Amino acid sequence: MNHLLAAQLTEEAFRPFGTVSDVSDLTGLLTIHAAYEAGEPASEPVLQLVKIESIPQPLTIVRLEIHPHSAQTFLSLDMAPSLVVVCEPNAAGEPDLATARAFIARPTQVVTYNRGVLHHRLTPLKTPAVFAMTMMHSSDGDTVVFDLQEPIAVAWPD
Ligand SMILES: NC(=O)N[C@@H](O)C(=O)O
Ligand code: NI
Repeated sequence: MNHLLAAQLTEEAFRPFGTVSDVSDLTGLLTIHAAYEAGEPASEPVLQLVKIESIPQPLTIVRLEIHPHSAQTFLSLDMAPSLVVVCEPNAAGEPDLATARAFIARPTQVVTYNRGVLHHRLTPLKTPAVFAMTMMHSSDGDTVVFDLQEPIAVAWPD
């Protein structure tokens, strides 16, 4: 079993994987240009509301996913923090677990995964929780899932 200790999410640390827009220090308007970065097959803007009733404890990561054609953004609607797990691909395009990183996103942090970034599905740390998700939908398969050869146990500081 691999182990990961989650760190507080920062714009800088997440930059290789996407963008973090913190509304706690927002003044006026912020346009998240990266939110709809998409390739040819992704042509339909989607805004989904998703309610997650509970997450399994202890938290173990057994699969990661990518959206090959579109960036993906999550916005907490009821002040739930969430776990963000990302990693780089190896030469074969599969998760390189040596590069896996775990972060805790504050509810005021809007997280946008760049197109094609390996990530764990939305994982609130307080449930039930409601999030908005937006991306460009493509009818020829938005999501490629990778089952991990070895699960990752994730912990976070109290
Ligand atoms: N709603 C949805 O598709 N979610 C996943 O892609 C995810 O990253 O949670
Ligand atoms: Ni996703």
